[in-house]
Amino acid sequence: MAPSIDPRAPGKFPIHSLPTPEPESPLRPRKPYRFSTLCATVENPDMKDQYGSSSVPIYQTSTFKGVGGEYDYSRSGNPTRSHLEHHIAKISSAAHAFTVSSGMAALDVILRMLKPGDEVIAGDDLYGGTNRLLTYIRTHVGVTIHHVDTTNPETLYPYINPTKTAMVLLESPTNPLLKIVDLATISKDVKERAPNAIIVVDNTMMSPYLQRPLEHGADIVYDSATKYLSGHHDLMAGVVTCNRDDIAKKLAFTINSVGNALTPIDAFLLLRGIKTLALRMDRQQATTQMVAEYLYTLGFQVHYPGLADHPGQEVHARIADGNGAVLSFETGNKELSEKIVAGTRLWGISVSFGCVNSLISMPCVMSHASIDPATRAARGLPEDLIRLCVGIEDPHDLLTDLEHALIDAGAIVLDVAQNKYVRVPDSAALALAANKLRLEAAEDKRQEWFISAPGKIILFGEHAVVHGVTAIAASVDLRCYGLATPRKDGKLSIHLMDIGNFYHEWDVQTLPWDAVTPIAPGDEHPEELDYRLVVALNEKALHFIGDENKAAHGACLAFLYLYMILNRNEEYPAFDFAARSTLPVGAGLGSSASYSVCAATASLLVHRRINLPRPLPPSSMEHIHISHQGRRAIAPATAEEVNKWAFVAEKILHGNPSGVDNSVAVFGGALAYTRPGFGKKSGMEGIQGFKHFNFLLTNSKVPRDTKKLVAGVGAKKAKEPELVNSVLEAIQTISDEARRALADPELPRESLLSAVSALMNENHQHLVTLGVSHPALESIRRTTLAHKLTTKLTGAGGGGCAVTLIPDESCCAEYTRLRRNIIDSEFKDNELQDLINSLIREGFQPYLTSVGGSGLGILSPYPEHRALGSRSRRPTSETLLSPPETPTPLGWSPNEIVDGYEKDTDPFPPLHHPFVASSVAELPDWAGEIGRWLYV
Ligand SMILES: Nc1ncnc2c1ncn2[C@@H]1O[C@H](COP(=O)(O)OP(=O)(O)O)[C@@H](O)[C@H]1O
Ligand SMILES: C[C@@](O)(CCOP(=O)(O)O)CC(=O)O
Repeated sequence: MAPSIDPRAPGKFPIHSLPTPEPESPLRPRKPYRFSTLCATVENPDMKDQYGSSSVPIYQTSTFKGVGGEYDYSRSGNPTRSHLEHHIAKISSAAHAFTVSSGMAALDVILRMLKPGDEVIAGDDLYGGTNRLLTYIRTHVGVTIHHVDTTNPETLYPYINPTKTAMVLLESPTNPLLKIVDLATISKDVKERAPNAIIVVDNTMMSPYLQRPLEHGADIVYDSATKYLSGHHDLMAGVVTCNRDDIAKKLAFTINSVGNALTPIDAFLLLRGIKTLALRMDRQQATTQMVAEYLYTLGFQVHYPGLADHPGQEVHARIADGNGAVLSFETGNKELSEKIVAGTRLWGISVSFGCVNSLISMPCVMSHASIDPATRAARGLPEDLIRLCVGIEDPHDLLTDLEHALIDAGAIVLDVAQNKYVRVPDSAALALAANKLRLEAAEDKRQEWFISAPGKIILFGEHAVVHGVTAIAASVDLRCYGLATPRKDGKLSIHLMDIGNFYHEWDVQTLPWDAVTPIAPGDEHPEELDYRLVVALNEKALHFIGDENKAAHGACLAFLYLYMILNRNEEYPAFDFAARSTLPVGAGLGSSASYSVCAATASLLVHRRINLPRPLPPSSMEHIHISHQGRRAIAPATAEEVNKWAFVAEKILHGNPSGVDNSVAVFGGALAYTRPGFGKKSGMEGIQGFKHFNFLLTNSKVPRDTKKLVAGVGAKKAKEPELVNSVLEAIQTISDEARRALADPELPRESLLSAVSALMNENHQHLVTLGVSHPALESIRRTTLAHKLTTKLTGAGGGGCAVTLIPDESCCAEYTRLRRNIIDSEFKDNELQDLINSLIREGFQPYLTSVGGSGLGILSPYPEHRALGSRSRRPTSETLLSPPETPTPLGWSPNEIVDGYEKDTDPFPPLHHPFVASSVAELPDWAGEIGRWLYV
């Protein structure tokens, strides 16, 4: 299927051509040279070799002597490179060609044409490295990137802005799903709507042999020449071609300025590789067709434009001259795919493609691993996908090797009756496929989401953790609950039941959307908050909240910020977000983090950026490890995504949070947490022993402001660095010591308790030195000391809560009884009861809590997990020492929201009314009974 380029065809005359000799006589006409002739014939009439060498020499020199010559410095120009660029322009229908150090360098040179404020439209099935570079220019250059499904030209229309759209980045077929993009139609459509936009095409998958996008309206084409153009995986190179002189001038300027032009020796190697491009591709492509048909016949889901049922076949045939040598296929099961990949011998496990040797890879764990799992899922990239890049080996050897790997992995077996290999039906794979369909159906139906996340206590390391010291913290059994209920009236509303029953609604369209730089699924939020959006929200959406209501202001700002920045494809889902908590707000138990986690999860769910996998049916259980009877159903990647965004909300509420609170609220349990960015090992590590401690938490009821306290310690550190640094070092030693003691199975319980108690005392003293204690906290310490118990402040201090260690030997059983029952006369002689009574008498509010329980929970959205008829549960018992009741909303009827709910499509009545109407005491039990909760 060798394409022919007629260099003399009207309107197509490339500047760099290899003219076909004039016919000797009209009777013996000459046909224009075909592609493989052009490839093999390196000839530049303007650069004749002085000795007539048949191969282009390597001018391995950095400088050239003399003044005024054609070459002076190899960064700006080198004869070997000139030969190469002339040759590439010739085979690409291009007037100009440039060669640089890699494919990514080629993209970088192109992206440097952008300036702040420009908008770029790019595909959503991109190579991980392209995605990474685009994210960089979004965050560092201020360019907006819209990721869209480019397989349908109409999807681009809403994103084309006549003045702002500066570039459209396309690739066809896409990698690794081999989706076809109509380069010709999109180029034409974009030019009509935004005449100045530059159409850029990544042509690596096809090479100029199979596709020349400049002929279809593209302005710039780039290739990773490391792939097919070189063909031997022995060099890295990038190629950029174009026809427009203005663009060529800019590209040449950048390449010369940054100095990333291809070296002479690599230019030589690439030139040599190109000579065999057509020959290699013909062989590779023919074998690929065989492999694709083989896998297709076995019943795998195969992605290759050469297959009759490929959806883009027609478009592809119009714009390309062949189907290429990359295909991908799905097995339905990631583990099975891993086995197949590991089982091949001839196919090398490697990233990249285009080499004469065949390669096999799993994009999700290799070439596309830099795109995070949630985005991969959102972009429909199957985790089990295997990519095959076919080389020039004997096709039979390749097929035999692949077949062996499929047999060894258990993917195919010999059907004796038919005497041929057939695919093994995999129940887990089938269940997963069915699950995918159900999830898509569930996504279409807008539903209510009920979320909860725990508060925390920090036992060691608060404040110090902000400055890179390890903190030891655990979840508590007091939680924040968030409920997102869809609305049909285009409004977004927030109801903060613990913040004076605050309620407000906004018309979604009137929010300051022009101030948003949307963040594509999977992209990172920039380190700094987007202050343009913060200011716009404060001025246009939150101006009515007075200074006296900081709590509502912070909570609304965090919620709206996430809602707007996470919005995608201009969907603007309308819903009500109601939040309420069994945690005391602002008392140092991480109410802000648990609220942030609920708000972030709600936005991620309604914007469909995270999914909940349906627990598998019992028949497929044996294939998949399920812990906690399926309660642990929220995938780690989903939890990490929530944690990232909850941290953004925490930044809004806290200024400079360490991240420990939101991490505990998402992951639950007990953990040692070290903030990244301080040049030492960071991250989280679970701590088992912590669970077995009993604590009494006492709220001093003195209000304080975490943001101010954290900033205060920061200011002290700047003023008295020696003092504060020595305190930070001492706290690090305390945390290390505590970690060692908690992990030591040999340490007798009594010694452990006294060690923890001594370390708590010490840590408290350091917090006093940092200036974050308060007379009320010292008074709680004195009261508990009278009972020989150790107490330290927990959280930000300045008021808030203190934590008291309760030795288990003496009062474990009683502790349990006390947690279950309201304090009554039965226990009044008991020491713990006495302590509680004294604290209450002094005006404090004690809580008995257990630590180390579940993190983020989401009520299962699947009907089989919902309990019917338990909506109007009456309170059965009063809960010990709950925060005060929240009054029913005034001047607002919850039915306004419920009326907008899509009653006919959901078999369950909305949770909204019982959620806002139940008392805070009955909330946890009610929530627990309405269905199955899925946890991290
Ligand atoms: N249940 C809730 N509803 C709404 N906002 C909340 C809730 N809990 C916490 N917040 C937000 O978090 C702030 C409290 O943060 P902070 O002072 O750090 O307290 P904590 O120590 O409990 O985390 C509140 O002012 C409010 O903005
Ligand atoms: C003081 C600090 O260490 C913990 C804050 O706890 P709280 O806001 O008091 O719950 C701050 C942080 O880690 O971000």
